[in-house]
Amino acid sequence: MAVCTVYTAQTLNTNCSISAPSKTHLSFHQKQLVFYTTSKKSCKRGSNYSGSPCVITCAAGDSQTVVIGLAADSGCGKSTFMRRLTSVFGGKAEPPKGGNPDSNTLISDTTTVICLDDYHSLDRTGRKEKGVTALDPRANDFDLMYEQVKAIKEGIAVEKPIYNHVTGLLDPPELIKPPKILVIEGLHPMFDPRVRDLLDFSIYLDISNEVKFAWKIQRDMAERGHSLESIKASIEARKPDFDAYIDPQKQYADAVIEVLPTQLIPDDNEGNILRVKLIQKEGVKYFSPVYLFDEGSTISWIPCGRKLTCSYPGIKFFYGPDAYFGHEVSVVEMDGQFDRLDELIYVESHLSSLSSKFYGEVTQQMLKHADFPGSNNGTGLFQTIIGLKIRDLFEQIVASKSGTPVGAAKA
Ligand SMILES: Nc1ncnc2c1ncn2[C@@H]1O[C@H](COP(=O)(O)OP(=O)(O)OP(=O)(O)O)[C@@H](O)[C@H]1O
Ligand SMILES: O=C(CO)[C@H](O)[C@H](O)COP(=O)(O)O
Repeated sequence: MAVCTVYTAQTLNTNCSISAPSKTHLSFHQKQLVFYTTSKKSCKRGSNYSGSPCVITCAAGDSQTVVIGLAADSGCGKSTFMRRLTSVFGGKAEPPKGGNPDSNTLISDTTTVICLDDYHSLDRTGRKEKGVTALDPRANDFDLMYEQVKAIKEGIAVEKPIYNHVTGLLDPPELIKPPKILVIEGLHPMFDPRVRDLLDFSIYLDISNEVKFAWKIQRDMAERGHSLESIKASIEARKPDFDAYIDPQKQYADAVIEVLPTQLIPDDNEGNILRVKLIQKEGVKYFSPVYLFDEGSTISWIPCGRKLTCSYPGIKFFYGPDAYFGHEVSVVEMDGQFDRLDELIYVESHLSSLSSKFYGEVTQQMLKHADFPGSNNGTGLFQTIIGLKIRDLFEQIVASKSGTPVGAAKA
């Protein structure tokens, strides 16, 4: 069955039926657009028309969209992660063609990444007037977020609002057609239980305050000309709401990438060398955690030596089981950074359950994006691995629906 798009004035696709009036018309219309009957098979949108409200029922598309949630505070590496993820699927991610130049959406052959900032219900002035931050649930429309993500997952296109970060205003909506993989990234993908239930896999980027501060300085001071004081003030102003509404979402994530200062240099406060933990929930459907050497064991490993060049302070890996918010998890940890990225193949050869399609795929991906932030440390390594895991999960879900076995040769 074809996918129906029901948000523009149009003659409806034959897979859609309409009737009017009714109280139960598709609720995801209500906030944005109201449809009115003009004839039995056609609807026009707008509030001036005197006809009756429509109920539009559409058959779902053939293949269901796989939905991935990526949560993190602003400036914590979501865009970088997204670039690594879309690269695993090949093709280039670009804003919708011919659309709003300030759109936050990125579309590639397989993936569509939408930014949940687009569900801000209060614009910049509105938040200022009400004295709330963008992290506060009162500044966001979770009903619309749920209804639209659900519609896309069911194969129905939606007209999603756009929050314009340049002007601070809510722009006219853009059409989002159901992709193979929808990534919802932003502050609150796991906040609302209804949205959370729609996720096939979820990731939380947990950047410690020290590291967040160092990255903010690097970007906002060096690249955007902000003062040290204003960066400190902005982090402090966001902190109560971050602690109340954003941080608690990590308990729901299937994978958490936690970024901490190194332990290899005592009392390091530079934030250049990082200790990165990949916390992987056990028992998640279509997801088998990556492990080092021997599954289920506890291992501490210093790979530096003949096969891996390390300058001070070196590199240390750890792998073992743990508990995280009451869940059984497997943790792989890397502290330190690579001197020579091509030698990563040595580390890759000791990691198992990578869901790579060929030996060396992780190293190849890392070398391909050597210029991305974090490519020489655990942030880039674990983001790349989670990218491969999402591809594997997607392929398994597709195979389970079509009844065919997954073709990928897994390393
Ligand atoms: N792994 C990393 N290592 C070092 N710096 C990083 C890393 N990831 C991100 N950064 C720094 O943080 C900045 C923000 O990264 P990115 O744009 O990916 O984050 P974001 O969460 O999408 O931000 P925003 O929500 O504000 O758009 C980068 O410009 C870089 O300075
Ligand atoms: O936390 C954020 C997510 O990116 C932003 O601060 C929020 O979306 C508000 O944006 P702006 O500062 O451009 O008004």
